[in-house]
Amino acid sequence: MASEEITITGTTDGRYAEILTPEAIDFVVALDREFGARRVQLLERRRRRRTTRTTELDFLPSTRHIRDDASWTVAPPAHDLLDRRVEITGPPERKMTINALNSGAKVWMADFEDATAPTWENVVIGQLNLRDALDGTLDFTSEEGKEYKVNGWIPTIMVRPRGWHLPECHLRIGGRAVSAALFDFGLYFFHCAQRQIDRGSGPYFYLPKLESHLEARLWNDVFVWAQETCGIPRGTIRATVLIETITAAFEMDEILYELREHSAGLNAGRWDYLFSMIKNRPDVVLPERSQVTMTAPFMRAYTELLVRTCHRRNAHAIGGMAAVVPSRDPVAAKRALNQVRQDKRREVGDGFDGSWVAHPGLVDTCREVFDQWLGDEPHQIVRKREDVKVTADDLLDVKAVGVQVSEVALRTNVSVALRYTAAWLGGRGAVALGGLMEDAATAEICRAQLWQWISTATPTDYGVPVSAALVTRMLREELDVLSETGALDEDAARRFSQARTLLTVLLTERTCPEFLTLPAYLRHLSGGSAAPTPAEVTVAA
Ligand SMILES: CC(=O)SCCNC(=O)CCNC(=O)[C@H](O)C(C)(C)COP(=O)(O)OP(=O)(O)OC[C@H]1O[C@@H](n2cnc3c(N)ncnc32)[C@H](O)[C@@H]1OP(=O)(O)O
Ligand SMILES: O=CC(=O)O
Ligand SMILES: [Mg+2]
Repeated sequence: MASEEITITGTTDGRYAEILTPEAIDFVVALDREFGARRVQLLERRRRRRTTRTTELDFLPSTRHIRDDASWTVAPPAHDLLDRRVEITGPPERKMTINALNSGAKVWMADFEDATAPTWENVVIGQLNLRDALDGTLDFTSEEGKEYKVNGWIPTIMVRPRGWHLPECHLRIGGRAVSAALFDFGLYFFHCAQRQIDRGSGPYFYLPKLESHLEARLWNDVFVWAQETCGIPRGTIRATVLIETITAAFEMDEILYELREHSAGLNAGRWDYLFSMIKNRPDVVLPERSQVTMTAPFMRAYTELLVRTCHRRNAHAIGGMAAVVPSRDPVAAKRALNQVRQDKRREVGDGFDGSWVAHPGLVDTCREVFDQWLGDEPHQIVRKREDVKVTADDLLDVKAVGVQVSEVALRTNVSVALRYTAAWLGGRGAVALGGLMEDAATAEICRAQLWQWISTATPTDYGVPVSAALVTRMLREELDVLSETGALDEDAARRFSQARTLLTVLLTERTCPEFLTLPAYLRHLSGGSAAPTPAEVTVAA
C-alpha cells in the first residue's frame, strides 16, 4: 500500500508550492489512507438508507440511551467561541477574506463548501489566503487600484471543509481520488492549527451535510488522529455541525455525543435542510421556495428541537442564513435589512446564541438584534427550552396538499439553477441574483424542486402540469434570451451551455440525483476527462 503512486494533476508551482509542500501532501495522504475506506462505507450506507427505506423516518431506537441520558454535556466552549452572536460566511477568496476579517463579526466561517466552486485554484489558493491571514501578510489591490489590508482585530476563524460526498480528483493515491473533506481539513490543520494556537485561538471547523452520527464519529476520529499525529492536545479542535439533512435532524443528540470533546454546538443549515427534505421525501411536494419560510411547522419543529438539544448539552445553537443581500437601491436595501432583522429576532427569541450573515452590510443588523436580547451575556445557553416537545411527526409535518406552482416560480427556479450552475463552472460558488444570495444549497433546492415537480407532474396555476418538456423548453428560452441580448462572451456561452446540458440530464433522472455539484465537479472541474453519459450526448445533440 505504501508504494501506491501519489499524483497531483493541478498547478503545484509558484505560491501553490507553499501549501502543497511534500509534508502537507504526506499528511493529507496519510489521513485519506487512515479514513478513506470508512468514508466510502458511510457513503454507501447513505445510499442504502435512502433507497431501501420502507417506513417514515424516526428517532433511532438503538441510540435511545444517549438521548435519555441527561448527564452528559459537550466540552466547555473555547474562550473565543463563547460569544458568537454574529458570524459572517464566505469563500476564502483573497479580497473577501480581507473584507470578512474587517467586517466586525465575531466569527468568520471560511467556506470551502456551499460558497466555493472547488476549482483547484479556489481550494489551494483559499488555503494560502488563510495562512497569509494568520501570518499578517494578506493584502490585495483591485484592478481599480483599491488597496485592501486586514485591520487590527480579527474575528475567530472557523473553516468549513467540503462534505463527505465530494472527491478531490487533483490528488490521487494509486489512481484513487482523495476525499475533498480530508483534503480541505488536512491542509488547513497542517498549515494553520499551530499558527492558530500560537495566537491564542485554535483550529475550529464547521462540518457540513452530515447524514448520521456515524459520520460525526468519523470526524471525531479524524480529529483525534490529527491532534495525536501533530502533537496537539486532544480537545483543541472545535467543530460546529450543521444540521442540514432531515436524517441528521433525528440524530442531533447522537451527533453532539460523538463529538462531545470537540463539539462547538450545532447550526441550523436551513437551505440544505429543505433540499434534503425534497430528496428524501420525493412524493411530498413542496411549494416554491419563497413560500416555505422558517415559520412553516416542519421548519419550526427543526429549529426548536435544535435549540433545545444544544442547550440541554451546554452547547451553542447557531442560527442560519437569511439569504438576502443588500442592494445598491436604497428601497431594496432597506427591505433586505428589515427581512434580516425579522429573521434574527425570531432566532434570538427562540433561543439561538448567534446567527449567520452572508454580507458585511448585514453584520450590524444581526449584532444589534442579538445585543438587544443578550445584553452583556455571551449566549443564552441557560435557557433550556424545556417547554419544547418535538415528535417525529412534527419534523415531517409538511403541509403539501394541493400544491400548484406559478409560471414565475418555475421560471425563477430555472433561471437560478442555470445561472448559478454557469457561475459555479466559472469558479464562483456564491452569487447575488435578484437580491438573493445564491449558493450551492439554494441552487440545489431550485433544481431538486424542478425535478420533483416534473416527476410528480405538479399542476401549474395556468392549467398544465409541469413536465420535462416544459422545463427543458424554459431552460432553452432562458439561454436564448441571454444569448440574444449579447450578455454572454464566448467563455460564458460555453459555461451556460454546459450548465443547461447538465441540468437537463439531472432534471429528467428517474430518482432525484444526490447532488448537482458532484457530477458538475467530476465532469468540469476535476481536471479529468470523464466521458459524457448517453443521456448527455442526447441532450447536447
Ligand atoms: C446556505 C449557506 O451555506 S449560506 C453560507 C454560504 N454562502 C455564503 O457564504 C455567501 C457569502 N456571500 C457572498 O459570497 C456575497 O455576499 C455575494 C456573492 C452573495 C454577493 O457578493 P457581491 O456581489 O460582491 O456583493 P456586493 O457588491 O454588495 O459586495 C460589496 C462588498 O462586500 C464584499 N462582500 C460581500 N459579501 C461578502 C462576504 N460574505 N464576505 C466578505 N466580503 C463580502 C464584496 O467583496 C464587496 O467588497 P468591495 O466593496 O471591497 O469590492
Ligand atoms: O449551509 C447552510 C445551509 O443553509 O445550507
Ligand atoms: Mg449547507
